[in-house]
Amino acid sequence: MLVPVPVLVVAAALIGADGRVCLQRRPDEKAHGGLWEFPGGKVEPGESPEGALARELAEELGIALDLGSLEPCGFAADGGLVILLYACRAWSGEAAALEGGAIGWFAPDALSAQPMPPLDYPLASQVCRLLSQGHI
Ligand SMILES: Nc1nc2c([nH]c(=O)n2[C@@H]2O[C@H](COP(=O)(O)OP(=O)(O)OP(=O)(O)O)[C@@H](O)[C@H]2O)c(=O)[nH]1
Repeated sequence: MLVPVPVLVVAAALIGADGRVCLQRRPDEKAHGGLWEFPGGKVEPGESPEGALARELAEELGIALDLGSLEPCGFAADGGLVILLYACRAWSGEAAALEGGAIGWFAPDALSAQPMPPLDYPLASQVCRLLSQGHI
């Protein structure tokens, strides 16, 4: 059976100097409104995943990622969506919620206590595990 090509989404687990991780709360009026997720968005035609991530984080948070510091961290998928998650410890600028919503910085083991879209729970567990193992 043929199925539609899934939408590709890229997202970042930004890890601050104090070890906390950034989540972004989606504006209420959007799909998944009010839920916390990793900043990022859809890869547009002609973009690389890393290029799309850099664009999204510049637009949403006003920061410039150091692309060399991105670590592939995990993926999650359902029928229509594939999310690639990268860990990142290096960027310039101060992250702020520029497109509505809010951002918060959470201890790794508190990430999955936030209300999230379903695909984000396994991603948050993966971030937590890789951080505890010193891999990211
Ligand atoms: N950035 C991001 N998106 C996620 C995560 N988890 C998850 O289910 N998504 C979903 O993946 C899609 C990301 O697309 P987007 O952020 O570019 O879409 P949007 O609805 O804000 O904007 P749009 O107006 O371009 O459609 C959204 O449906 C979002 O809820 C996540 O951790 N990070």
